[in-house]
Amino acid sequence: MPAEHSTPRPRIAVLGYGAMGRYLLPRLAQQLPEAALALVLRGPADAPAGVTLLTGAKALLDWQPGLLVECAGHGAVREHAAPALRAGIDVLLTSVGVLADADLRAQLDDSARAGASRLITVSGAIGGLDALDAARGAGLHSVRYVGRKPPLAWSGTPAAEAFDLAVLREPVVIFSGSAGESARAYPKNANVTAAVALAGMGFEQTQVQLVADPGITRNCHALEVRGAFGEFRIELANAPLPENPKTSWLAALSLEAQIRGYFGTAVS
Ligand SMILES: NC(=O)C1=CN([C@@H]2O[C@H](COP(=O)(O)OP(=O)(O)OC[C@H]3O[C@@H](n4cnc5c(N)ncnc54)[C@H](OP(=O)(O)O)[C@@H]3O)[C@@H](O)[C@H]2O)C=CC1
Ligand SMILES: O=C([O-])CC(=O)C(=O)O
Repeated sequence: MPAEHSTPRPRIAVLGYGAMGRYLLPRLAQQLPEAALALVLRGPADAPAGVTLLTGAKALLDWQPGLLVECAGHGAVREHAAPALRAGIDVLLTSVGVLADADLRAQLDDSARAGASRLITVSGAIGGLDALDAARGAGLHSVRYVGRKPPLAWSGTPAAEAFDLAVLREPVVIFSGSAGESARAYPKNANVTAAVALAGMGFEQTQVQLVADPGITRNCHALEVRGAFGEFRIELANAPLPENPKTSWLAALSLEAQIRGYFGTAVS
């Protein structure tokens, strides 16, 4: 009689329990009921029922997840991604902007090679990256991204030092420059610029403009691409997550969709 093979239970650790983590965890529990779920936090806290609480890097590595889902920010990526990859854990990155640091990118590539693991980035709050990636095969002439958010979504950023965001009456351009500069200067608001850079012309040649706009309530993203293939323009007007106006709901949905794809599960 042939030996019985049972599929091992997927083990997923979610790093960060802010706006995205709080949205994501119950959805994962619902959509992947067979998975063991853990939450990586910086300090002791109450974990949701059925979720293992892991505090710090050692606890994460000891728990041995197959997949680490990061939704915690650039600092958390710097702390956890390389050791996880080196330990053979695939890492799904939301804070893509941290990859504007070329040294870190190289370190993560090396770690993934050493651990035979994968670093996966989400499209997050933007779309059209598949078309951008395809178009670059024939050569790109220009990639321009414009991100507009309501003024208070830029609180705690360099824009808040330059402008009194609470009293803005007209849209103001708070940043013009490269994707690399924007991803470094706006780590909680411009991760999409890094995703665009990685799919297209890279961090230095991708042009970025960021706008604080008192006339909108959504996080708006526009991408204009020109190349030998022709040209396209895509625009999104994303509802923010209630717990964090900087973050689009679509970014959390993108993470969820990517996890479904990773495990080959259907939407439920
Ligand atoms: N690719 C994309 O399109 C987008 C990417 N993002 C990225 O996703 C990140 C998360 O977004 P969001 O959930 O809205 O942010 P929040 O600020 O709401 O939540 C982040 C959470 O992560 C926690 N955290 C920070 N560092 C660590 C760490 N080292 N270990 C464990 N937990 C940590 C924070 O804790 P504490 O509050 O104690 O600091 C906070 O609870 C953003 O910072 C941004 O980098 C966001 C939007 C779109
Ligand atoms: O969620 C968004 O609209 C975009 C965002 O914050 C980011 O790219 O970091």
